[in-house]
Amino acid sequence: MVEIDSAFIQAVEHRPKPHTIEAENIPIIDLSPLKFSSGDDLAGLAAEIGRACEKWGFFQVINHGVPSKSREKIELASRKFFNSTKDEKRKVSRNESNPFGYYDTEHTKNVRDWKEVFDFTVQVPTVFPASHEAHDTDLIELINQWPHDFPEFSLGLPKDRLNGFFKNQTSRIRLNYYPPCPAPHLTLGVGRHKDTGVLTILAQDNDVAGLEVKRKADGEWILVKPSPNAYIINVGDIIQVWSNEKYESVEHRVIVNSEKERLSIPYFLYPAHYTWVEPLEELINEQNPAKYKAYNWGKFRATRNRGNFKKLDVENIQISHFRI
Ligand SMILES: O=C(O)CCC(=O)C(=O)O
Ligand SMILES: [Fe+2]
Repeated sequence: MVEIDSAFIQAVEHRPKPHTIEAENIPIIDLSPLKFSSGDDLAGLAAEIGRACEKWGFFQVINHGVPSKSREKIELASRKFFNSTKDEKRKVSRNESNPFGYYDTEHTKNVRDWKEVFDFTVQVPTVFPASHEAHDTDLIELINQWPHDFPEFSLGLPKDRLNGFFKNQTSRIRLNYYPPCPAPHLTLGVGRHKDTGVLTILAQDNDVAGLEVKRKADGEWILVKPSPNAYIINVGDIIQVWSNEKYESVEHRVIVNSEKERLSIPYFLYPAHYTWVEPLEELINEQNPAKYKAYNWGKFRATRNRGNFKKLDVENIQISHFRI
């Protein structure tokens, strides 16, 4: 019997099943029409995406135009970083005031995840609330921490080159690393959760499966088979609120295994911190009244960051807390 730290052990009802369901895969959507047509011609593609969002809240895109070389480069750099020494990685550790950099003790729903991550922001600097307290209006600038001697972690472009494209967004990219685990039946790489942002674009490991999506129809956990070079897109909580629940964010989790390490790279699309997230005006009326009160994105995330950073006695903040 292997011994692992009890902080990692999931409650019995949340542990992975001995057999995962692999029969049906989430929809794969071909984006090549984007290259050849515009406007009305794209109605078919938009409808296909709409159906996938309603039925699954998860889909994969192919023929997306992202060069496979770019993906290979970030994967190689990611593997090299996670395989460097703990000392090296801890030099760029996250701390209580800066959520960016390396850390290996994330908790999802207050159970420790079997993984290591490296987070970096997309816009430099990202302006963010200094604390989770509602009355505290102080803002701080969050900056990236880059490991030394890792030229792969920079683009070699002027640092403000991309700023104009993303006005004040707080989007971030995470490198997830799931080491082999001696007790994969007791633990999860990431506990069941929904992504809090607008949407997530995920490059999952081409070889090692692990992501499971909760099928809306019957609540079964479905393993998403890797489709090399595809990106998985999933609806986040903000789309659920903006769309007043036409599109729902979907619960997912990551199982680990005893033999192989696994990598994944999500891009979390987040708005500016001062955004008040609420159902879009055009989508609500007397028959379909707003299902959510407005909440402040920056304060929501700052509260969540705190809960992910250390095990707390209270439940993590969720959009359900703003449900009318
Ligand atoms: O590793 C994966 O495939 C998914 C990770 C995930 O859900 C997350 O980081 O939010
Ligand atoms: Fe996620």
